[in-house]
Amino acid sequence: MQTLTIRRPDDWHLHLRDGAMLEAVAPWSARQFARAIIMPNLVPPVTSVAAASAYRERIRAAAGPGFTPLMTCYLTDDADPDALERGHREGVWVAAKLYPAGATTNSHSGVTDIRRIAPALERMQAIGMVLCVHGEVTDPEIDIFDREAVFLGRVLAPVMRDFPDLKIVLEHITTADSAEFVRDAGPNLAATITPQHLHLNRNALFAGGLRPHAYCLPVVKRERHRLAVRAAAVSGSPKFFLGTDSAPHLREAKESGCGCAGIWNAPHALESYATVFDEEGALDRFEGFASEHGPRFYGLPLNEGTISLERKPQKVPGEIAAAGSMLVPFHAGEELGWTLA
Ligand SMILES: NC(=O)N[C@@H](CC(=O)O)C(=O)O
Ligand SMILES: [Zn+2]
Ligand SMILES: [Zn+2]
Repeated sequence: MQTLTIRRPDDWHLHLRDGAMLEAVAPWSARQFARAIIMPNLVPPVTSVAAASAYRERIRAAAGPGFTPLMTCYLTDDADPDALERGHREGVWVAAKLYPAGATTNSHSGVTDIRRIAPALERMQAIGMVLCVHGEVTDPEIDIFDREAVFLGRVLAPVMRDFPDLKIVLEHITTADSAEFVRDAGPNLAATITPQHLHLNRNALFAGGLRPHAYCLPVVKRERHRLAVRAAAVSGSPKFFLGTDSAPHLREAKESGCGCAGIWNAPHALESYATVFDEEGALDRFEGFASEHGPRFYGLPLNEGTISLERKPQKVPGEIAAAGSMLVPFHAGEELGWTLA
């Protein structure tokens, strides 16, 4: 197969930031994806309906026509069920996002104890609003490579038991444990998968030296986990779909004594995923993963129109100018076998 044409895809987990960074990064997503679930971990976080609508307008302006931002509410300990319901009914909020406090970038205002947001979860279950989850415990006693696996039993399973009709997306899964957990759960649990967790194992963090551009959260895991996540992505199961977790941080913030977590994969996201499906002999399942499973889970219509990829090598630039500085894209300096037509 030399050309791969699929229904226009969506990105079910995307960080666009704000201001000059938003202006620089949004067009990269808009050229590939029709819609994206927009992460609310700005500073300050997007917790109100008014802030979310205003942010949505800024995104529309930066991305241009033909791109629909799907907004999420950043859950805090005092999340208000009535405000959630109002934002959802008004069509502003498609989902709400659970960041365990301290788990990742800009999560300090997140939830300190899942029991505190029981009223919010109850309401979301009642109105059919999706819960997106950064699935890692923050307990410093737990090894960072185990935080996702421990989250499944400590937090996710109890939430699913207490709110059996709540639709949950376990985002950016990185482990065999999560792939199995999601596969074996009922239809209300799904997962997104990033390109980096399909391409990298934890050796990438230390390949010839410390590699800040391979650092994101949840941190990349052992090879056996990468293989399990790959198998889930290409399995054809409707429970697994595309979510890039593209998370831009300027070069100097990544290459630092305390480098930020996040990989900016937006420029070549689709080509990066296509490479994986090609390697796995699963190009026939790519459209489901990229364009069908996500909208079906969220109860949204499939996109009209198509996008094509060609089997044509391209070199990924080492850096791209943004917001008065530079961003280093995922796969910087490498060759990818597929190119957006
Ligand atoms: N994935 C990351 O490493 N970073 C994300 C936050 C997140 O999705 O956890 C970011 O906002 O930079
Ligand atoms: Zn996250
Ligand atoms: Zn993210």
